[in-house]
Amino acid sequence: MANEAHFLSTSLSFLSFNKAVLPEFRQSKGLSFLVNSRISRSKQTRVSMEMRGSGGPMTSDHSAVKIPHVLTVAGSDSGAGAGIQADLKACAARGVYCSTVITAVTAQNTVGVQGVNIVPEDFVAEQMKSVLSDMDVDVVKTGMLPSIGIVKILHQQLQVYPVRALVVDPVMVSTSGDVLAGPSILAVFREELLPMADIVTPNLKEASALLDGVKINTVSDMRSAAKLLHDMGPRNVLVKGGDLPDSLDAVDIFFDGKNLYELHSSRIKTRNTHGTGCTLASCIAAELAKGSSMLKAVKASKFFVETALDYSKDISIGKGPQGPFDHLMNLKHNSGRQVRFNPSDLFLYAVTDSRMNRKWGHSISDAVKDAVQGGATIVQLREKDIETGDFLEAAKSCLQICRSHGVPLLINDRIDVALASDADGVHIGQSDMPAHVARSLLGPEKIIGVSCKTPEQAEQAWLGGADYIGCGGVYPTNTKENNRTIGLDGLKTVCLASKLPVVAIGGINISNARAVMEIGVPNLKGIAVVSALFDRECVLTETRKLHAVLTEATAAAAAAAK
Ligand SMILES: Cc1ncc(COP(=O)(O)OP(=O)(O)O)c(N)n1
Ligand SMILES: Cc1ncsc1CCOP(=O)(O)O
Ligand SMILES: [Mg+2]
Repeated sequence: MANEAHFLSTSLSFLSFNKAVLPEFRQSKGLSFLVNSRISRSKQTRVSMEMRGSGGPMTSDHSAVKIPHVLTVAGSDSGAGAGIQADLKACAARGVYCSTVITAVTAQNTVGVQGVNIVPEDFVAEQMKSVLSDMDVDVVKTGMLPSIGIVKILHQQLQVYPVRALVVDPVMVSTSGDVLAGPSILAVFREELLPMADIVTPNLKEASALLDGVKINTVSDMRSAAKLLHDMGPRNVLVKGGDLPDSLDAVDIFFDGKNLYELHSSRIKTRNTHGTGCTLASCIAAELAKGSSMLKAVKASKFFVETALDYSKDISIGKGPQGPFDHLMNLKHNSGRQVRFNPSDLFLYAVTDSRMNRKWGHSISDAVKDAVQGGATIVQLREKDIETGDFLEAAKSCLQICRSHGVPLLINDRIDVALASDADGVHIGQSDMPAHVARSLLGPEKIIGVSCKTPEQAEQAWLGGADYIGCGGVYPTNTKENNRTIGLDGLKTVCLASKLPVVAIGGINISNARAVMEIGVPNLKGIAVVSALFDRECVLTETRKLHAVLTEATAAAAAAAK
């Protein structure tokens, strides 16, 4: 407590901060930084004056292309796994420009944090003003905000230079357990920072600290915490469950003030998790800067982190317990392809059918709206008997519905309709054009699914650049004529033969969905259904029921795997 009061009263004093928060830190490092910071500051002032004197302000070029821009206000990590360095890499990986305001310089590696120097508050303000007054910043993301004064500066600057969104990662403790912002910061976080935020992304410890030490040990506790944090003013809350005990998946809770979403991704077994929180928040900021909805930004970011961890799980940097990961894995592993597709979106895959919609008097867009509201995680428009113009109109209106729920929309067979509507991708069959031709037409970012009944077809799909396989018919179906049934064995054979994620299709409904999910292969990610959702009077109710069955089946499978 004495240390805490000391920290408060001397937030500008490097030496006192180091004593209070990081007792093991050597004072001489603080002194050398103080001197350097003054030198660089006077140089900086001279440079700006020279620029002003040599030709006046640059005029803007109206033909110039605007690049989405994130400003990160955070601390530097000398090990470059977290902080400003992670933010720069995350934004680069997501194709977004990133400027930086450095709030503190940490001496840090894979063992832990050896020292912290807070940048003087007036110089934090100066950096912020330099960037915000000149560059067209779309989104501000905050990380380490180590003093009350720095939070207040951020507040003031955002009044003067408003941006489209503020993403707050309420950094308090590093992955190694070192304190990066003391408890004295909590009041200003609650009173000034959270009410400004469009999203706040605490981990379990941070959520607990913001909520006066409330215990968060289960997913149900996370749900309550998300609601309580939302009451403090942020528009959206993402409580990250990475540290949740006894959890096979990485479960996060997203709350937008209306709906609670439980977002699952695979828990990657690796020591290289240092910087995941900074990366996730920067990635959300980058996606928002590109124009995504909040839910879509969160889902894309979670998937990006999961993929980066998976690619980096075996790399070895440093000798400590927690290593950095490779943000730019795309450059090496994916020939520059942006990772857009999240295999967990295949969980409940709704495939429309115009004949069924007509039978029940549903419009395509009403049917799709009910399906996504009921929990469908991806939608395919499979409209075999409508005019091209009507298909395009339907695709555009369904795209709006799906985007507002963060659910991808695919078009069956018709690459032209997918391109014209800017849908998220296509599903193609064995009698359509080959996957590699579709890929060259659609470019690297669109999702491509391919129907496969055999390991050979699955191999072709993989080589052609497909993102997933639709495998079936698993059971006999009336929806698709002359479709050979391959059974659960055929499904398992294709899954085992391929690296791609697989969705099962054909005659699947509430009574057999569990048996499908229980075949026990990790790349079977979900079921695709037509009649079980759309050949029904109430699409919303049927989707909810099927979603509940799938959730139960996956929980049971996870428990059995323990
Ligand atoms: C997810 C999914 N899997 C398989 C199919 C079938 O596609 P295809 O073989 O091209 O047959 P049609 O659907 O076009 O009749 C699918 N549509 N979706
Ligand atoms: C499109 C398709 N492809 C393989 S089976 C099938 C039809 C699935 O429809 P249902 O879910 O009604 O059996
Ligand atoms: Mg087809």
